[in-house]
Amino acid sequence: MKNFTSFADAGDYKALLQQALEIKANPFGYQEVGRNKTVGLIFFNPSLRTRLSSVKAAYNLGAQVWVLNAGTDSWTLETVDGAVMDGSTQEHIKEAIAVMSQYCDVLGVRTFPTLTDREADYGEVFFNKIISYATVPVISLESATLHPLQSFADLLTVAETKRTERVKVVLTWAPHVRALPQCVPNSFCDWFTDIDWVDLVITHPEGYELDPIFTRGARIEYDQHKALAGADFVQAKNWSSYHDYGQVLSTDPNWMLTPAHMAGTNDARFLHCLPVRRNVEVSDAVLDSPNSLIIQQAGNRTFAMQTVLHELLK
Ligand SMILES: NCCC[C@H](NC(=O)CCC(=O)O)C(=O)O
Ligand SMILES: NC(=O)OP(=O)(O)O
Repeated sequence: MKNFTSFADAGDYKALLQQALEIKANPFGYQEVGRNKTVGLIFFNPSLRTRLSSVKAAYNLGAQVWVLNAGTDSWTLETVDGAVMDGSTQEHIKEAIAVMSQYCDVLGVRTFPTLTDREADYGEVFFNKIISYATVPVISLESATLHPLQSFADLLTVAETKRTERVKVVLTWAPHVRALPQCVPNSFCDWFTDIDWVDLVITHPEGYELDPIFTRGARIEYDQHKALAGADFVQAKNWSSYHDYGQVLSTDPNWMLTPAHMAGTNDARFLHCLPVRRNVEVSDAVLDSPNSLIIQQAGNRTFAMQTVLHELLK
């Protein structure tokens, strides 16, 4: 593994998943790998889970860790090549990333999409620029189009809680008050379409089709109740339109996940990456039900990150 930005970077996912299960069972058993190593984390956007689980993962591995919130903790960073920096930006990422690379052995980076320039977002122009300026391996802490650590944690959660050999996993769109990135659903599809024991079904209102590069022929069912029938796992998430880029096409409250939606499933376990807008995306009754895995899922973020750090530092 050179960098960790997508399912493809995971390589042999079965081996990586096995490693994650072993690390979870023995979290402090790999501290030689992190000894005298430093993990750097830079956030261009807010975070709770990714930030804290990454710090915990580094500690578990015996590594040191620093965190920088770009712009608020540091100089305001310029990202445009060739910019005449006579405005509010004070330092170019070209120097900043190269300098930070000297202070760590692996660099985690969080960026979000513009949701206005699809070509730049889906070309991962900003993230790829960071990779090109970095002189250490780079881990995506969520980029413009993907959130691989989240999906790896989702896979770990499904793998450790599934009750049958094969499972039906449903990704359902949920309403929201803002236009959100497609990273989490793209990434969920990127990871779950190729798992041989998963039947993935995606459900959303028309117009919310994701980039087929990530859905790769997964079944799309526009009738949410039909999609949910017999599901073993349900992951809910809002996203804005990919085709009508960054637009909110629906706020239909009927898509909010409630016990009535869950009634047709196979007593499905419930997943959400968090943060979640309660009683907009998902009702309290689903989030707080015994079938809700959201806290365990967030807990697994530590082991996803620790496994990736282990791969890159060993
Ligand atoms: N990192 C996990 C999700 C991050 C982001 N959610 C958000 O921005 C929610 C913000 C709000 O609820 O206003 C997303 O959907 O990609
Ligand atoms: N799920 C997730 O990535 O959460 P944060 O945005 O809080 O890191």
